[in-house]
Amino acid sequence: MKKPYILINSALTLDGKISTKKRKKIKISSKEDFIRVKKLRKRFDGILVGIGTVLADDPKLNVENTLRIVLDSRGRIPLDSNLLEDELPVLVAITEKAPLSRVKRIEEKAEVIKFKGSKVDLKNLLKKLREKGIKKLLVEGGGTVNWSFLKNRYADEVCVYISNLIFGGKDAPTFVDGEGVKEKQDAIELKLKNVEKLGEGLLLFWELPHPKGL
Ligand SMILES: NC(=O)C1=CN([C@@H]2O[C@H](COP(=O)(O)OP(=O)(O)OC[C@H]3O[C@@H](n4cnc5c(N)ncnc54)[C@H](O)[C@@H]3O)[C@@H](O)[C@H]2O)C=CC1
Ligand SMILES: Nc1nc(O)c(N)c(N[C@@H]2O[C@H](COP(=O)(O)O)[C@@H](O)[C@H]2O)n1
Repeated sequence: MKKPYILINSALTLDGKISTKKRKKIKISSKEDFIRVKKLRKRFDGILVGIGTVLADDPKLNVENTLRIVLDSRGRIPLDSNLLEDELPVLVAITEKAPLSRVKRIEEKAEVIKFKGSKVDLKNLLKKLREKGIKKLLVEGGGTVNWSFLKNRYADEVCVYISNLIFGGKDAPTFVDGEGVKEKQDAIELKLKNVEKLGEGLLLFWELPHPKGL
């Protein structure tokens, strides 16, 4: 079974942050980049975010004919979140760590898929998404989710908007958080495909040389 084609898209400050240490929803993209992202989303069958992003940003990701997917191990998605309040489809991927009472409430508003363990099993999730007809998946973070997709080499391409802002601060989330590699030899090495100037920032397109199948 082939996995969906996966693009990670993110907006970074010049120092690699994707928010400030307050982890609130913040516009890092320029208006030109937001226009680009709006168009980009329409080209994908699914858009995936982590629960950290839902709790911080309360995203809408409201694109017709696109499945919104949330990695939410413990079923923490707020029942009044934008994703659960509109009529567009949402899939919440949970694990056995999610309390049953929560799961039932979420199921009233979204499709729920349950996985074993404490983190959503990406390999199995990607298999299920492909079976559902998701051929192209856009991953929009946050940093923990980006790490999982990169560490496992599931991402095919990466697109980052580098803005003209600097946030600083060791506690501000970065484009890729998670555990990270210990040695340089374990680094995830990408191939630069294109660079564009956009507003006051730069748009960088990268390719992963050997994305992993399922
Ligand atoms: N500037 C930008 O383009 C973006 C910025 N953000 C920012 O990122 C921050 C949120 O990032 P994070 O806290 O890192 O949260 P996140 O959005 O990456 O979600 C991580 C959570 O997802 C759940 N999860 C379940 N299975 C998982 C798996 N297999 N792999 C990874 N995670 C799994 C876990 O509960 C984990 O803690 C917010 O401050 C938000 O504003 C988020 C998206 C885009
Ligand atoms: N491309 C981009 N630029 C930024 O500056 C951002 N803060 C984000 N955030 C991502 O977009 C989601 C919000 O989407 P809606 O506008 O609510 O549809 C947010 O959750 C992040 O995934 N992206």
